[in-house]
Amino acid sequence: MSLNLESAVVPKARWSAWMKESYANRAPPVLGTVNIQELEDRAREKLKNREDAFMYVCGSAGTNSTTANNRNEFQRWKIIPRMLYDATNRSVETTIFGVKYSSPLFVAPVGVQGIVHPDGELATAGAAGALGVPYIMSTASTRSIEAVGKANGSGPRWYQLYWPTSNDITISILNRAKKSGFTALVITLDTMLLGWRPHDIPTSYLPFFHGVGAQVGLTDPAYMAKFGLEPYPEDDHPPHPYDPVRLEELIQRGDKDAAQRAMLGKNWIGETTSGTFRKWEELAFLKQHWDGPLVLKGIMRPQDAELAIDYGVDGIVVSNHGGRQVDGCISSLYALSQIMKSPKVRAAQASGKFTILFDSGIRTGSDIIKAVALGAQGVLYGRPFMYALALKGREGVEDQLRAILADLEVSLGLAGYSSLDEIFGKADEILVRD
Ligand SMILES: Cc1cc2nc3c(=O)[nH]c(=O)nc-3n(C[C@H](O)[C@H](O)[C@H](O)COP(=O)(O)O)c2cc1C
Ligand SMILES: O=C(O)C(=O)c1ccccc1
Repeated sequence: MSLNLESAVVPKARWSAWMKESYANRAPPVLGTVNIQELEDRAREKLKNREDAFMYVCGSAGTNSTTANNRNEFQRWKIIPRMLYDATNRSVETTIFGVKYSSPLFVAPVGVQGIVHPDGELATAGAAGALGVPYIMSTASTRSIEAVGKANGSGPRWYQLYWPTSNDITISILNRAKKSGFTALVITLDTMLLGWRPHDIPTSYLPFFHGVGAQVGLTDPAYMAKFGLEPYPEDDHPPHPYDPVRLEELIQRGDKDAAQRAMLGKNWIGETTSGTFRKWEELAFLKQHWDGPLVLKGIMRPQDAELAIDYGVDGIVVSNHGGRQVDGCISSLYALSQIMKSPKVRAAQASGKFTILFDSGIRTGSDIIKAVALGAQGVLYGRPFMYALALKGREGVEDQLRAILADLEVSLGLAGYSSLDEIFGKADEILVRD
């Protein structure tokens, strides 16, 4: 038998190819690490002159207890591998709303990406698009809907709505998202107020107040009409997202555009995340103005998941917003396990009419396996991609997404499974909790 060196490095499965190539070519990942703690430490170091921006991303509500709970619950659940099952040809493909994706991973809607890297959302949407990982765009983006849609190219994309107080602005945003190729709408329910975040209070750091994270508003005709202004062009972005002090200086010096951006930014937070508490009945309005699937993000209780079914929405994201909203909250993974105990939820999911996604605390491939075994069809990934963005822009994000997906595919195979279908909803067989 001849030794075929070529085949030793040619992968059978798609995502782990990245790892094998990296070994074969002795080329470390562009981030220099696949270790999440190291990634966070390096991002902190890189942003050392912008501790406020780093803390905005990394930080959580109150005493960080919810974020700690999120991780603890993942530690408590453990995978039990099985042996002598063929997992040579592995796939982590997943079908959601009738679309087949090459993995269950989504880029979570994370606002103000421009505070960690000047390319902001263009870099992350570009990276996700290149890999076919669905990108969920935040209403608090530092780039317009149109610009993010273009950067994402032919990649799959969903739009996350912070529900504006004014209906005409909501309708305008939904129309723009449809036109720019966003296919599903994610309505975030847990941020009718921003959480109590002690680390941001001494520095009074809130990006919106510096005109940062309001590009969806600044480029929106309905929002700008309220001030008798024309919308900014679709490629607009905050001129100094790294340096809010500079904006203040410009305002002091009488710079009209700077003053206008600050004013529009402050009003945008009022329009989107400042105190409008909605009710279940009001979802009908969004259904009326959106053609595609509607997903509620921030569901933590079985009763709320059941109400979501009653109100005819297409799916939920079980999430506590990465622990950034309610301190002392149950972990998101525990919430998922409880929600999946509801016979009504299980029946709706099995019928294909109700999709269950998950986020808050996903860091590794094993975490994805645990969430899928507990009943999640897809998972959203938050802070880690922001650290990768801070370090290396688009290239860094691509690297980081590939890394977690390679980890998933390898860990799935080693656990004795070749597809996610084999583990989906099978927590009783595959996992144990202590
Ligand atoms: C800096 C930052 C900004 C966020 N902005 C939004 C947002 O605009 N809309 C939203 O629905 N969720 C937002 N989230 C929450 C994420 O979508 C997601 O729920 C959370 O980050 C998942 O937890 P993880 O960071 O532990 O992965 C944000 C999270 C972070 C860290
Ligand atoms: O900080 C957040 O968690 C968040 O959701 C948000 C909300 C408004 C603007 C930027 C981020």
